[in-house]
Amino acid sequence: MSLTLEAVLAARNVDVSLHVEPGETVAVMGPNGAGKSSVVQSLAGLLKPDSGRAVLDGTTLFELSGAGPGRWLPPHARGVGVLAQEPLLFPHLNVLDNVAFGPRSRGASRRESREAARRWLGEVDAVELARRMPAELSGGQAQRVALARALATEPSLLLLDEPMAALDVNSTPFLRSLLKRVLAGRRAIIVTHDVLDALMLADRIIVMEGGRIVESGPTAAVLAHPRSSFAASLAGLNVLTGTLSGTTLMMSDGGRVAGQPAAGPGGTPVGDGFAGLHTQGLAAEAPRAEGGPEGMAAFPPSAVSVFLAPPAGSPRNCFAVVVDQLEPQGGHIRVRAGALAADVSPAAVAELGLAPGAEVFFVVKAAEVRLYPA
Ligand SMILES: Nc1ncnc2c1ncn2[C@@H]1O[C@H](COP(=O)(O)OP(=O)(O)OP(=O)(O)O)[C@@H](O)[C@H]1O
Repeated sequence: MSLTLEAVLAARNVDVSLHVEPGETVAVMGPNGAGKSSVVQSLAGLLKPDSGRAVLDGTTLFELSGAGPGRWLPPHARGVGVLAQEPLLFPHLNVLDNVAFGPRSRGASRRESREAARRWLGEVDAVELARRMPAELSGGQAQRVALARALATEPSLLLLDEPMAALDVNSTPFLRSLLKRVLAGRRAIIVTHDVLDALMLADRIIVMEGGRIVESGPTAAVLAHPRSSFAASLAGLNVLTGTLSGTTLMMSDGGRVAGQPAAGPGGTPVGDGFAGLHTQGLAAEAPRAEGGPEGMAAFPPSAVSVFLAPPAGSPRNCFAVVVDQLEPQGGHIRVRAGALAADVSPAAVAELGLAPGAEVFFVVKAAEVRLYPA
């Protein structure tokens, strides 16, 4: 019981082979034109590879050799649900009937399919939208309904192709935490440009470059030790995990990190000071503390100052660390210490006498730290 895909699309220079277990969520990342959408569309039945084979839990989705017609299951017969950038709801059906469409076309009665639709709308916190028409929904609401519609077919595989790319920044955190809940224990492939999505939603990351898979592994591990240039470009964001309590993340080692809640379900986003961060990023995973909702604190290395002694009476976050290594990065030096990284000027490195083994303090203001529900 697993998903296997081998596909060659010559005109797009795509040649991939991948495997996804039941219950596993995989994030696919890579630069523009790397072939991420081609992979998803081949699995969805929207794009026919030149050759290859895909098998989902024993069902052959396609088997193409280049010679002869091969086998090709149409999209609706694949047991695959798709959530794209745009919600693509049927404009003439209300929300309930949009979601009921899948079960209905699979043979459920009108009553059964509407009951199922109500249940799935509940899963995405959208029951109150049931009677609205798609034109009466915000972008975020429409995307939640589209997610319910995809789930209502009870797919063996859920494909999400940049599901948050078309949303305004205020709707993104809500959908992200909803996806976190919905994707838990579900087999899914999510294409994303945002490393936070990979960290929060996926068990594993696949990095594509030039139509090939160049790297794959647990997200935090790939980001901590990137081998591809793309993963290296993501590496840098400091991410700590723990449990959330208001504006504080409690880590399992007793440490506390004060920050700004990015948003939660029903919460108020605190603007977009974080935009662009996802193009940096070092992943650092701390064990989780008990109690409270799970969460993450994220901040860029550029927000971290390095001190030889803890700043007295400062309300800022302070981490006692031992420097592992120094790496030149552009015009600054990245100081790595355990799971954390700080970017400082070459002059500061000299002034502080930074070298591997130095015991120093990494300090970051609460205003620079974004807290996310995990
Ligand atoms: N409709 C098309 N016809 C022909 N070639 C295409 C088509 N769409 C994409 N390509 C090419 O196929 C390759 C893979 O594109 P694909 O859209 O799968 O990449 P991607 O990783 O999803 O990119 P992005 O992040 O920009 O969406 C690229 O070289 C692209 O130019």
